[in-house]
Order: sequence, then C-alpha cells, then structure tokens
Amino acid sequence: MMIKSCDRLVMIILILILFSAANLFEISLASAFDQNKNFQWEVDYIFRSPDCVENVVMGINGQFPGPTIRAKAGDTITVNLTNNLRTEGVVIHWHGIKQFGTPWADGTASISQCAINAGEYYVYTFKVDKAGTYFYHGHFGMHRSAGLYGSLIVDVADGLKEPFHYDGEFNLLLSDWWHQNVHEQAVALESNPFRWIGEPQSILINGRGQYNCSLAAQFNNTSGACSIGKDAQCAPDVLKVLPNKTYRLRIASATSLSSLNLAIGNHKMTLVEADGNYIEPVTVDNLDIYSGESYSVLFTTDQDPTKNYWISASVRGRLPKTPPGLTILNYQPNSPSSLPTSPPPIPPAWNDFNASKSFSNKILALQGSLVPRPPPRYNRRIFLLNTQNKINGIIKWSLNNISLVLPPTPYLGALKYGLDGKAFDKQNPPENFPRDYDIMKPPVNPNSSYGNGVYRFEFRSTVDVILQNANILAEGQSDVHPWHLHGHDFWILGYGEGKFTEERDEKNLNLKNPPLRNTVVIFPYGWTAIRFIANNPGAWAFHCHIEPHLHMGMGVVFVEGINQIKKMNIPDTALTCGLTGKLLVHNRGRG
Ligand SMILES: O=C1O[C@H]([C@@H](O)CO)C(O)=C1O
Repeated sequence: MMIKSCDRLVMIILILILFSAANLFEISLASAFDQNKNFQWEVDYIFRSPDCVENVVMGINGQFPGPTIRAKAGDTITVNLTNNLRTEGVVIHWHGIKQFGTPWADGTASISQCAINAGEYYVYTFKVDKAGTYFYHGHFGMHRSAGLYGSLIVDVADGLKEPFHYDGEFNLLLSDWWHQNVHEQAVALESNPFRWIGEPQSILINGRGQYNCSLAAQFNNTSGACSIGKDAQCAPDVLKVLPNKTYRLRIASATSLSSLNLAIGNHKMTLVEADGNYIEPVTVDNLDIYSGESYSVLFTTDQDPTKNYWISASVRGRLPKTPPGLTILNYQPNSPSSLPTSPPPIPPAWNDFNASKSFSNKILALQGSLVPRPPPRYNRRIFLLNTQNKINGIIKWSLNNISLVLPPTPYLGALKYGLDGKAFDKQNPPENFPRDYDIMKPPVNPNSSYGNGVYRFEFRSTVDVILQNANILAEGQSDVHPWHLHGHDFWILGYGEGKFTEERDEKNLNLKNPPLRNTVVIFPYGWTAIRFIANNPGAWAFHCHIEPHLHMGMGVVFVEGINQIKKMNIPDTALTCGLTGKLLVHNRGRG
C-alpha cells in the first residue's frame, strides 16, 4: 500500500512538472497539436428526449448528437472509439472524407473493418484533406436510425481563404426520429410478412424536435402549443444573429428516410458549398436536401430586426405524415422565446418533383480552378437498375436483380489476403439489366437473389455509373433514392427522365461544369449519371442512403487498386473477425 501511494505521488509530481513545462511552451505545443486532433469517444445507449418523448438513443460521451469535430484541411484526426453498447458491435463512418491511404478507417462494418465488439475499442486515424461541411454516423445495422451521428466541420488550411465572405456561422444537423426502437425496426423489415417502418414521428434539428405539439401552434389548428422549458432536451436550438450581417449556415442531412426542404422565413439563401465542394453561387428561397448531402448557404440578416423568423425543415418526396422540424432565427436583442409573427415557410408540395429537379439542376461547380473538371471520356460505364422486389416473400431492394447481403469478413481484408470466392462471391455482379425491362411497370418477375460480389475497377480508370430508377412493387409508384459513394467524390453529369439511352441522352451530359459531390439523388422513373476516377485503393460502399433501404439490400461494393491493397498495412484490429480473423489467429499460432 505504501509503495503504491508513493508511486502515485511521484506520478502526480511528474504530471505537474510536465504541465508547467507545457504552459511555458504553450505556443509551440499549440501549433504541434494543430496537425493532430485526438478524441477519446465512448458510444453508449442513453436516455434522452429528442422530441420531448423519452427514448433510448445512441450517444457519444453521453452527448446526442455526438460531439462536433472541428478541424482544418490537412489535419490528422484520431478518434479512439470504445464500444460501451454491451451487447452489440459498432463502427463510425466519416461521411465525405475520402480516406486516401487509410481505407480501413472508413468505418463501414463488413467492408472496411470488423464491427468493434462490445467492450473493445478501435482507433480511427485519418486525414481531412478538404475544407467543407461533413458529418459522421454509425454504419452497422441501423445505428444511424438509432441516433449515432454528429457533425464534422473542416475549415480551410491556414493562410487560405474561402471564396466568399461571412461574419459568423451556424451548423444545422438534420435527422428524422422514430419512437419505435431500431431493433424492432430491423426485425420488422426482415419479417414475413414484411412490416414497413412508416414515416418518422419527428424531424430533428441538431437533435431537437417537438412531438405532439408545435412551436407554430398559433398558425395551425392541428397540434397544441408546446410548453418546453428552455433547458429541455427538446427545446429548439435557436440561432442568435445581429442585424445586417452575413452568416454561413452549414446544413447536413443524416436522416434515415426523409428528404427535406429547408427554408428561413423571409430570407433568401445563397448556396456556396455542396458536400465539401464549392458550387457556383445560386440564390434560392428554399432548398432540397437528401439524406447524405450537405450544403453551405449564406444569408443576410436584412429583414425587420424587431422580429424573429422561422427556420423549417419539411418532408419532401414521400407523402408527409411528420410535421416540419422548426427552430428560430433570433435577431438580437429580441427575446429568443418571442415567436415569429408570421406562419412557417410553406415548402413546395411533397410530390412537386419538377421543383426538386429544377433545384438539383441549379447546382453546378464553381467557375475557375477550385473545382476540378471531369475527364472527357470514361473507361467503363456500368448501369445499376434500382428495383424493389422480393426474396422468399420479403420485400427487398436490388441492383440489377442482386440484393446486397454483407458478409461476415470485411472485403478489405479478404482482398488483402486473397480470400475472394471464400469471403464473398467470386463472380462479379451484373453491369447491366435486360434492355426490354419496363421501368414504368412493377417488375414482371419480382423475385430477386442475394449476392455480395464486387465491381472491380482498374486502378485510376474513369468510371461512369448510370443509376436507373424504376417502378416499385406497387403500381404507379417510383421512389426517391439518394446514392452515396464512399472513398470518392463524383461528378454529376446529369439527370433525365425514363430509361437512359445513349443515342438520346449522351449528348446532354454536362462535362463542362458538373458539380462534384459524394451523394446524388435519383428521381422517380428517372436516371442519374455520375463519373468518378477509381484512384483510391480500397473497398468502397456505394448505396442508397435511406437506412432501411440499405438494410433491405440497396447497395453495391466497388473495389480498385487490388495490388495496392495487398501491400497495405491494415491494422489487425480491423480484421479480427470472419475468415481474416481465423487467418490472423492461425498465422500467429505458427509465428
Ligand atoms: O422500401 C419501402 O417499403 C415501403 C413500401 O414500398 C412497401 O411497404 C416503402 O414505403 C419503402 O420505401
């Protein structure tokens, strides 16, 4: 006992000496830390009332949404993530971060790593190479629906400036929320008969919404006024502004299902950034944001300064059963609790897809040299037909009639150790669909198959993907799907109606100033064409960002740079499951 307390004393003295030395050299230490941002995170289920109804949500260090990471372009982020969930695995995906040279830090269970076991930890170390508005979220099971998300903001590197000016900024992370827990949701989606999760109970802005009451009750007669203490977990996150200033609003959507339309009452917004890439400034009254997307907008506080204004996030693209998420733009020195005097902004009708298409077509790359242009030609073009269909009577989503089921061994490790054909299907999935497939009708044969093969791209080749939408199982309906690519940005070459045909549509593709992004929507009965360069050795998910749809198989896996992958030093901790886990144990036994 004596020795132990002596030890402790020596330790305390040592720490004190180190601490005062650190204070003496404050400046040099600060700049050294500039390059490396270290975080210790613990994921846990916590009780929380995101929409004034208590529920269990996933928190990080007791916070929901998780802590915001703020870094500078070029910084290295290290997150030591401990899984305190007790009974299930976890991973975190850094959405929009390309993970050049660190594909094992992409945080996709079964693709880039094994899920972190209960009680264990995993260290994510990666570089944030480009300024922009990003977010992070769980990528195992339906953890994003369970509330595992937070913001990741990357500022321009020291000495550089954004190509626009603003006096202050705010961050809005949008999400949707169900009262049914995700375990029940997942079981429902896998049950026979299939049970759909339905529309969310609430839209959350920075993790806060109001269920069964409305901040704007005075303007509608459907729900009563909310009585929420200002410190309540569901109190709106009010944005406090000064008159006659310009603010940057960073908006990211981590929704599980909902496409949203965001507006600031009486204020116009000028879009300047999309998914971490600069766009040609365009001024709008409201904007559509799909799950997986992010934007920066500038707005000027040039309205009557004696009033406050609504900020609203309303459901689009599906028949809304959820009231808009609301918060308040509070002109100082007005009271933050004094409600706007006019009703919340009215969004376009949920099914006004022309308004959505017109908005999407307005997003173009910023002129000049800050955004690279696409190569003029592709080396390979693949078509992905998006269909809703059935396997053993359960509703699934498929690409070219294959519904993705993730294998227990992470692709990245399987590729490194040459386990193709054992860890996942050896056969490559189809690159096209039958020419006579009628996208305007429900599938003639709704039966589909499970699969987990990969699309292999030649390293550094230019790849086009034509995402082709189609009618769902029910007559007369085709859904909206936001597609997200890991490990890359892509150029959006265009959107079109009906079935893509080279003869008709090729000439209309935009190769001049297409926006560079990591998420893009496909509209009902339409197609979307994207182009990217397969220059990032790794295994990358490309999937519908609607959480239940991915769970129902709506994704594919892209692989490039297999020779480079074979030489990579992938941390063993990423691969201690499935066949790679067995291999590592076996090798160690022999070593
Ligand atoms: O995948 C889905 O399934 C339901 C419905 O099509 C069948 O219940 C729905 O709304 C989806 O988006």
